Amino acid sequence: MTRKHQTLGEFIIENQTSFQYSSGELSKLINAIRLAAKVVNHEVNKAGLVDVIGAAGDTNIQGEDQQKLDVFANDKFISTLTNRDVVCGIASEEEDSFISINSNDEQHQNKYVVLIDPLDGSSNIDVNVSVGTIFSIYRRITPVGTPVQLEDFLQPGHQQVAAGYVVYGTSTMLVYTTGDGVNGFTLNPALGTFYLSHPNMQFPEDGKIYSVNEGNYVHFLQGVKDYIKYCQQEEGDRPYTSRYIGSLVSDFHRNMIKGGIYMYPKSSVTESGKLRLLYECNPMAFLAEQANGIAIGGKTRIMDIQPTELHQRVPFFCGSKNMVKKLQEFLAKYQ
Ligand SMILES: O=P(O)(O)OC[C@H]1O[C@](O)(COP(=O)(O)O)[C@@H](O)[C@@H]1O
Ligand SMILES: [Mg+2]
Ligand SMILES: [Mg+2]
Repeated sequence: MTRKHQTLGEFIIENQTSFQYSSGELSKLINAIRLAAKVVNHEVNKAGLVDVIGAAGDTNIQGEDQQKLDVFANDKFISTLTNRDVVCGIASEEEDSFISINSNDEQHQNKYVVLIDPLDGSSNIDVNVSVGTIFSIYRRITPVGTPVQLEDFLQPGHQQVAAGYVVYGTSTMLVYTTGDGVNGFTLNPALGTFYLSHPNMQFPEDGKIYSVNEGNYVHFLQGVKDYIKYCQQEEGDRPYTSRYIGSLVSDFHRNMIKGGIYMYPKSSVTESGKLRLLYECNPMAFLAEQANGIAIGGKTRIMDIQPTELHQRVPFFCGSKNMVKKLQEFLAKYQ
């Protein structure tokens, strides 16, 4: 049951029973994510004042320079989830391999693994543009009480039991689904409490916003180029508006509220696109579908892709139903 402005804590408890595996374990896990998000939010908000601006000096397994806030957020989410004893394994965009949490200890009967992009939109940290955190939750498929295995993390997106993101923007919001619609909670910084502000979020079926890094246009496949040209044509309700923040979470959030399409295609320079299937595309796809949107990798529904590696990248197209369908028409011409 949703009541506007109920707290996240009340919402979690009141909706626990609508979750098919409800044992309270997932509620504890979402609460732990809420706690870590508040700690990271605190650091993000004072990014200019404290030493979390700039590169941390290391390169992650993606070959990217880790930002100090990437490392801070990664440590905070991993330590909070571990200390709260709510997961049996964690995989992070910032970690080479997955982390097993007490999973081979009979005492620890935790059933969930979490996959996380601790800080999304890293290129925007130093320039005070909104960034986020993305999380994806699965039930383990290997027996409880035994060490988690890679296969526990390489599950197709449609196996997710929950997914969500935190956007650290003009306000801080936690938006998530457990497969029963999408709800958004806004943090009241004075009270340190998240309140239900956006119940039952839905992508408008049509939109007028397209989000893509047009700087890569020359490298895109012809179908994508044609669709971008279609968005820019003077006809009917077009041209659409081009909006690209460069933080997936923020671009997705805006498009979900206003109607739009986000695209990170593969190109002659990024053979399989840039975004990570497990930490970015699957959770956003689960949210999109729960909010009446569509998420594809080209021909394939994102959540039907069988993952093969922890850090694999895929092309990603996501947003308002009729806009993604129109894009599919253009892509189909060249398939
Ligand atoms: O600068 P580009 O190539 O357009 O990429 C921007 C995209 O890369 C990302 O920053 C990748 O995420 P990370 O910041 O977590 O690495 C997305 O948030 C964003 O949509
Ligand atoms: Mg990211
Ligand atoms: Mg990241």
